[in-house]
Amino acid sequence: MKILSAEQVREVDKYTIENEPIPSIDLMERAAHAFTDWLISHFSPKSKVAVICGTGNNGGDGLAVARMLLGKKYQVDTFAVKRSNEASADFKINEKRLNEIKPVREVTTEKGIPLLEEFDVIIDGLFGSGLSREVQGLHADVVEMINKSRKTVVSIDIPSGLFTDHHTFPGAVVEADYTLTFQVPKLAFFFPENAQYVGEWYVVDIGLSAEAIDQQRSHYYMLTSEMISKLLKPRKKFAHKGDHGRALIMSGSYGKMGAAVLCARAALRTGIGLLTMYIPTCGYDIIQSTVPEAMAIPDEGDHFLTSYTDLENYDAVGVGPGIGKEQETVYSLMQSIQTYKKPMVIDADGLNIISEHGEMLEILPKNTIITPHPKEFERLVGKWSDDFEKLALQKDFARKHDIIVVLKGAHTSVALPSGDIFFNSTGNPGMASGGSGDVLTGMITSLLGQGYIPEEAAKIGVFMHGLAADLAAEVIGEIGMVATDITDFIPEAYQQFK
Ligand SMILES: NC(=O)C1=CN([C@@H]2O[C@H](COP(=O)(O)OP(=O)(O)OC[C@H]3O[C@@H](n4cnc5c(N)ncnc54)[C@H](OP(=O)(O)O)[C@@H]3O)[C@@H](O)[C@H]2O)[C@H](O)CC1
Ligand SMILES: [K+]
Repeated sequence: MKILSAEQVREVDKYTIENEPIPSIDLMERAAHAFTDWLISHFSPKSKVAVICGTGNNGGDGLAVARMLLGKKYQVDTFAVKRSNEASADFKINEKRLNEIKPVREVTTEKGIPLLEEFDVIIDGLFGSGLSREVQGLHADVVEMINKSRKTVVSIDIPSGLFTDHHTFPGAVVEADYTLTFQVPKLAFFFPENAQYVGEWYVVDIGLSAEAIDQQRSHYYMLTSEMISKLLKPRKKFAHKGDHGRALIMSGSYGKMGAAVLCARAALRTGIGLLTMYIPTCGYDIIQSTVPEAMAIPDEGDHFLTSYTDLENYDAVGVGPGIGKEQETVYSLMQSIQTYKKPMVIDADGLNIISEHGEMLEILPKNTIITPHPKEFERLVGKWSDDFEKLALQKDFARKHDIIVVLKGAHTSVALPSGDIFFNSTGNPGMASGGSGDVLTGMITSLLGQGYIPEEAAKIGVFMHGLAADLAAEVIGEIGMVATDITDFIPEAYQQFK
């Protein structure tokens, strides 16, 4: 699913109005209906609802929503924050329509700001995609009242005060519990720095022209199950283990063999035909007894990797989880990068080593997939001041080194050398514990070994990893979830695509 900027949404909006064709007031009605439908399925008609409107089209949506909720017998009070008589044409039409049913209360001074304590739900229609500057004065006071109210806040399209296409400095921004955004996701929603404003967010379809969306050029996408299902290859009836690839994973050190075990199990659960684990001697018995499906080649080093093995016969090589940063391990990594000519998967200490030995970046096989978490990424590229800058760094790094950068986080993002970025839509906070990254490395290596091209392996791996965790959370919740649970639910994640 494409992610579009505010400007692009305006163009798609215009195209839809002209070509469907549909009068803009009817398009607003459609948006308001989609929003109201969600609302009535989540809040009972006993809820007391305050709708807070600006005087642009976001406010117009708010007025239409208020009218629709009144029609469904909700108790609704509507407030329009006005600093002048200027308002959009569709706002004015909806104001007239609503006034005929229940008058809109005007807020023109600070004193006129309503007490929100008496309401259960607050609908935020102050500003949407037309926000052009920081929110100040009366509007800022209203935002502060909304945030102080501690009531359930649902934002229309975008939390008021949040810029979707560049960094928003802390200030007057609505902190929504839910944001229902129209037609396409907005870039700012994917960043940790905006989580407190956006809350849980959903995309609602308001029937904007699919053709117009197709025509918009965007580097940003959200991974959806539709996209993943198109990538997955079914298994052939007469397939044998040799058809599903051979992968080798270099992983583990003394005290960190768990990383290797998790990685191995995840690779197997993701469907690799034959898996070999290259591990230090101390990990030999551990791997052989905990992952009997995998073969094991012990390195000469007892506690950590010191060398490498013949990599040529493997369809995919993953390296990094739990390997540590000993000098001999640096050599081991360097040698494998130099000898293996196909794309690799590099994670964790593999990346920490690379950040201390920049020369390795220059020799990474093209389309190698690296999977840093933010701290590892910082070691590679330096600090950033906000999440938009982080995204730019990720994009540049992928382009410059011709690699795929999978930056882990609440919406893990996959940056391709082409400049395209795919944000994940699966996953939950239960994954924020030791070992989930090792699982991802195993999964992506497995997919690469099965013949998926690196871009596909990264996208499928990231999506399935989050989906497995979501399925695990449904059964055991988020708090007690551990990395092994994610691995155990990988088969169920695949079942969703049967
Ligand atoms: N295609 C769709 O998705 C549809 C979206 N709809 C809804 O429309 C809004 C966008 O409406 P728009 O009128 O363009 O913009 P806003 O409602 O956000 O507000 C614009 C007005 O607010 C003024 N403004 C902007 N920033 C500030 C500020 N910081 N303080 C005070 N006033 C501000 C702005 O003034 P300018 O000086 O910048 O011109 C405008 O007067 C979208 O989000 C959806 O909710 C449609 O209803 C359906 C189709
Ligand atoms: K809003």
